[in-house]
Amino acid sequence: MATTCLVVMGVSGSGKSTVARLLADRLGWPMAEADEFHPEANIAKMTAGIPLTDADRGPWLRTLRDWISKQDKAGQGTVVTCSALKREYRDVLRGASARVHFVHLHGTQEVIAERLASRSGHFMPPSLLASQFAALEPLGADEDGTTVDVTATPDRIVDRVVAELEH
Ligand SMILES: Nc1ncnc2c1ncn2[C@@H]1O[C@H](COP(=O)(O)OP(=O)(O)OP(=O)(O)O)[C@@H](O)[C@H]1O
Ligand SMILES: O=C(O)[C@H](O)[C@@H](O)[C@H](O)[C@H](O)CO
Repeated sequence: MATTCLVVMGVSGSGKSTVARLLADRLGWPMAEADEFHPEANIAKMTAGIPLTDADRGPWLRTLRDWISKQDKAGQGTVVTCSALKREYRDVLRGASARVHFVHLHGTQEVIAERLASRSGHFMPPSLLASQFAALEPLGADEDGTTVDVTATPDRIVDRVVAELEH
């Protein structure tokens, strides 16, 4: 039987790393940060304040998909952080052998901009936030996923996702 991969998605600063860490600890599953799968060129681009294109994101998403499948083949459920902004990007991840369930951390640009402004030591410049929102396509009703509001505490968000999984 296929394992489950929870992909914690959303724009930069929506809380993906924070929530995914807690979820992975709660479930006892390994976690992967999609940022660690980006080629150097993508990180350099974002650091320079240039948004990634579909072509930049294609190979990155496929590498991540293959990691999810490899874990699944070993019988291992996973938690992954990935912006997964567009449906076509999520389609790539859905190509993994696991059941891929998305958790969209949804918040207004205002709330997330405030969080980015007070975060330090991260390569992603707050100036890219508008381009992240421009690219974002929220989950469709037909997509396997849960949308949660980022104004809840990380613990509450995790409670909600775990409850959803047990359904
Ligand atoms: N639910 C929350 N409530 C309040 N603050 C939060 C919440 N989740 C995350 N934060 C804070 O918001 C900031 C952004 O969170 P985090 O780095 O986890 O986001 P991210 O989506 O992983 O970002 P990126 O995609 O840029 O790596 C951090 O300073 C984090 O501590
Ligand atoms: O698709 C993208 O544009 C990227 O994945 C970005 O979203 C960042 O890598 C991530 O959010 C870290 O700040």
